[in-house]
Amino acid sequence: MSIFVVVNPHAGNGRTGRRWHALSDRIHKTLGTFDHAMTSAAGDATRLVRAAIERGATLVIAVGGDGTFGEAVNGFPDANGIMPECCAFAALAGGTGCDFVRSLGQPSPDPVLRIAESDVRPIDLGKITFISETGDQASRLFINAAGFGLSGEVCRAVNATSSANVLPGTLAYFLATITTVWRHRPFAIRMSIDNRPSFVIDQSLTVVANGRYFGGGMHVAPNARLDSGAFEIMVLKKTPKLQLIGQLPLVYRGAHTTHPSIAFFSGRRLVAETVSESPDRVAIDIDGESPGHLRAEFEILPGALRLRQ
Ligand SMILES: Nc1ncnc2c1ncn2[C@@H]1O[C@H](COP(=O)(O)OP(=O)(O)OP(=O)(O)O)[C@@H](O)[C@H]1O
Repeated sequence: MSIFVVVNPHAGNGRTGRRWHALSDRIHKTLGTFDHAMTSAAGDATRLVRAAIERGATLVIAVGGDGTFGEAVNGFPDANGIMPECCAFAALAGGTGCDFVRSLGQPSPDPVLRIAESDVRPIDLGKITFISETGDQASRLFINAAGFGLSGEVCRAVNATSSANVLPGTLAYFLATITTVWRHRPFAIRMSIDNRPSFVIDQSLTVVANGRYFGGGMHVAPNARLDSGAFEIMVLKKTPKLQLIGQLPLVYRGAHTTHPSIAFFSGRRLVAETVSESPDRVAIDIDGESPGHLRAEFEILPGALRLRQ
């Protein structure tokens, strides 16, 4: 096995970097020799992973948060979008939110040992095409969840403040959600799911879930499965602000599913666009980062990633 480890020392606001020495010892003792590289800026993980796969890596381990995992997975396809047949992926959590690892379930006291002992299994990836901050069309793979609206605004708030330096991830996301809700204005979105007739829905947020958790521990899509071949799409309809904040605790427990302001859909492809009376820009979010806005198209890639975990 040829192992490449990509480490985002900044993830979890520096916690990953501070723990790297001990973790690298553990990886060495459990999995043997490995090659590694540290990221120094956004986009590095994609570039480093692509180069490692071209050199023949058969296992890529990403160490960091959901943003790092997402970036690493974007290094898997070649220039033609073909995924490598013999390279597997594993994730070691060190980020602020760490929702992908939560979505995997089965927490282990020794995640490195788990990687060593587990079989490889295929999981789905999402692909999103969206409008980037420069106004160009861009596209990216995502591993855990993408979405738009309030969740995009919350990602921007969490990533722009220093609260996550001192607060646990769940609390940082919770506080950012509360403050963002006060500024937020709902919008009308035309949604087309698979080949069904499109519809317009007044809403505050849509989550396109591959994994079950997002937003730093919200059990937002309890029925989502990483290997189901479909997204679980959760829509939070237009709701008064105080009621919205009051409902937040329900989402952490996954107890919001039957609430009248929530709608669920299942689908393999979603196209979402603002209708004319909405504000121009609705922020999107991709694995905890917010690099652009609607219009966006979300597509499931069944079994695209070979996961070792
Ligand atoms: N050395 C670095 N310094 C600053 N930022 C970096 C560095 N390396 C990568 N990044 C950027 O940091 C972003 C955030 O990383 P990541 O999502 O892994 O951690 P997090 O935000 O703490 O965790 P989570 O997404 O689980 O909440 C990544 O999208 C990446 O672009």
